[in-house]
Amino acid sequence: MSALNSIFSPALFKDKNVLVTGGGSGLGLRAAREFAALGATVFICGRTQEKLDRAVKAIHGEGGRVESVVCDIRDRDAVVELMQTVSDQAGKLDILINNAGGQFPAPAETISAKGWQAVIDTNLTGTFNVMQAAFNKHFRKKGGAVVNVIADMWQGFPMMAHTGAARAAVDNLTKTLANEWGRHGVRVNAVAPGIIRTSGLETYDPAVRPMIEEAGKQNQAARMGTEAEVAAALVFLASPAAAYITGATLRIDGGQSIFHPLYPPNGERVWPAFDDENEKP
Ligand SMILES: CCCCCCCCC/C=C/C(=O)SCCNC(=O)CCNC(=O)[C@H](O)C(C)(C)COP(=O)(O)OP(=O)(O)OC[C@H]1O[C@@H](n2cnc3c(N)ncnc32)[C@H](O)[C@@H]1OP(=O)(O)O
Ligand SMILES: NC(=O)C1=CN([C@@H]2O[C@H](COP(=O)(O)OP(=O)(O)OC[C@H]3O[C@@H](n4cnc5c(N)ncnc54)[C@H](OP(=O)(O)O)[C@@H]3O)[C@@H](O)[C@H]2O)C=CC1
Repeated sequence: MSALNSIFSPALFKDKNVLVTGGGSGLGLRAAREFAALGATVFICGRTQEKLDRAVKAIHGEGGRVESVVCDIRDRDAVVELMQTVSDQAGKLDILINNAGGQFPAPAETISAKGWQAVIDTNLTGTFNVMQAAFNKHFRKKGGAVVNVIADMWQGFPMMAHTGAARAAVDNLTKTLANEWGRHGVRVNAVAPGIIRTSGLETYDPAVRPMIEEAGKQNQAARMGTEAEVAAALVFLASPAAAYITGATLRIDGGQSIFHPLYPPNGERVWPAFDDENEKP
């Protein structure tokens, strides 16, 4: 388990049950591995059985407890069934990581009605479906913690109009449900990853990859983020260390969302430096 080199206490999630949607790959898999390594029983879901099987094998190989359920989060009935399965197998759910999602890069004027609908259904409606079902089945009586994975869309999201709109909606939903469900002991937060090197990026058309590589350097770290860096934030927000945090969105983007052209990374400033006395004009 120490292979993950976690900074968190090894028994942080002992006796806790965690659902990670989209836990079969990428960020979701990394998060599932982290929670399992920290003592949780983890449920992962996704649309593809083989992906889930591989993830289960990996987590078992690290000594973790994990179950998988095939479920498309767009299907409300399937999501309600998923919550019932968690109840049957583990009794309760403590933490929900709403990570499942995705989109395809395309100029707005080319997005078909079906393509728009698929992305909105996945990232907005699917995320809501899971939160609502988790609350009704589990969290209403015993409380819980939700962390939604959104995206860095505050400067607009060129080539990603559908997902930008959906993620902005989930940012708002995070605040709304943090208010509505606070009295039930439910905290609702979100993380907004910048550009993270995951298997998910490999699903994109090779033609847009150079653009993504370039965009991935437009932050103060001058590199893409890692799955581990996002998973650490998910673990923190789900943990008791964040007991006084709700309705918040944490940007994990190396400063991409505040990127300023006059202050690029690596000190390549476009005007003279003022930090050296001798350089003052
Ligand atoms: C670069 C600059 C950024 C630079 C910035 C880049 C920042 C990257 C940050 C984010 C990174 C990530 O999220 S990485 C994570 C990526 N992972 C994923 O996206 C995986 C999950 N995604 C998906 O499953 C799909 O993309 C999604 C559409 C959401 C799922 O829907 P479905 O399963 O229903 O999909 P399908 O049936 O295949 O397609 C439904 C319709 O969607 C449309 N559609 C689907 N794929 C399409 C495509 N490649 N191009 C056009 N249109 C497409 C078509 O209209 C389809 O209808 P028909 O034509 O009639 O069939
Ligand atoms: N990588 C990045 O730079 C960024 C990623 N994100 C978001 O982070 C999340 C994880 O992405 P990442 O790990 O990069 O990519 P992945 O494609 O590896 O992860 C997405 C996961 O979600 C699952 N999924 C997709 N649609 C559904 C659905 N309708 N129902 C159930 N499961 C679904 C997929 O499994 P399956 O296909 O088997 O269903 C997959 O396991 C996504 O929401 C993504 O958009 C946000 C910002 C940046």
